[in-house]
Amino acid sequence: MSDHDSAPLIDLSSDPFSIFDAWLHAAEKSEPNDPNAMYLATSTPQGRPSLRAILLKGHDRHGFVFYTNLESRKGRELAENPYAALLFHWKSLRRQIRIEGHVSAVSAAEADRYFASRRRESRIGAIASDQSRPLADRAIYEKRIKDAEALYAATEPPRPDNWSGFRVNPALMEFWQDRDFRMHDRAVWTRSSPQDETWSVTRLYP
Ligand SMILES: Cc1cc2nc3c(=O)[nH]c(=O)nc-3n(C[C@H](O)[C@H](O)[C@H](O)COP(=O)(O)O)c2cc1C
Ligand SMILES: Cc1ncc(COP(=O)(O)O)c(C=O)c1O
Repeated sequence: MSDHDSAPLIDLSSDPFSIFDAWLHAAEKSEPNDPNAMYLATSTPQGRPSLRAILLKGHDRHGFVFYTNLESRKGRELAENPYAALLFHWKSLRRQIRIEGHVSAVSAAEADRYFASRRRESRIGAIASDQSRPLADRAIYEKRIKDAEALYAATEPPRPDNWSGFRVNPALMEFWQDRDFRMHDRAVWTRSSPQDETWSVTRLYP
């Protein structure tokens, strides 16, 4: 029996947000790079999925927050269909968490606060980037970066109107812990409405 196999099974009497906190905390202690990295799935109006990595920048009982360009592919897809799936996978911990739910915009004040906390260079980069749109030549982006640096040489670079955050309010949270021979431990929490404080929980076959 390996270490992760001797770990206790996921406790179905737990609150899913508490398990999330405990697993993220464990990842923060052991993952060398971006323990807050997750994958975000959105879909096109035709129902075709699209997927990319992003960083979790806040979470509480209201949901899971990330920041991006609103006119990026993901931003445009979320404007059309405000539902998303998130996936955390911590390879060395052999754990996975799936989250699904409705997506809403964070407030302007929340986005301003987060934007102001970023490194100046990252703020300039965001101002200069038409994220996900064609770039004919890298030199064009570099020129836009220089121009933004000059424009904001004496002031704080402001958050662009098209750069903000989204909050995924979970209707589903599934926890997966590897066990030997693919005999994994899975448990899923669901609720019918995002305001509902009561979750249904069930174990799933691996
Ligand atoms: C580990 C990692 C974290 C990332 N975090 C973000 C993020 O928080 N926000 C963001 O806009 N892009 C982030 N990116 C870049 C996205 O994966 C993606 O390339 C970009 O957002 C454009 O995606 P889209 O064209 O689907 O909108 C990250 C990439 C990696 C590999
Ligand atoms: C384009 C882009 N925007 C935003 C982020 C979020 O991270 P941070 O706000 O720490 O730069 C990332 C992280 O990789 C990113 O690549």
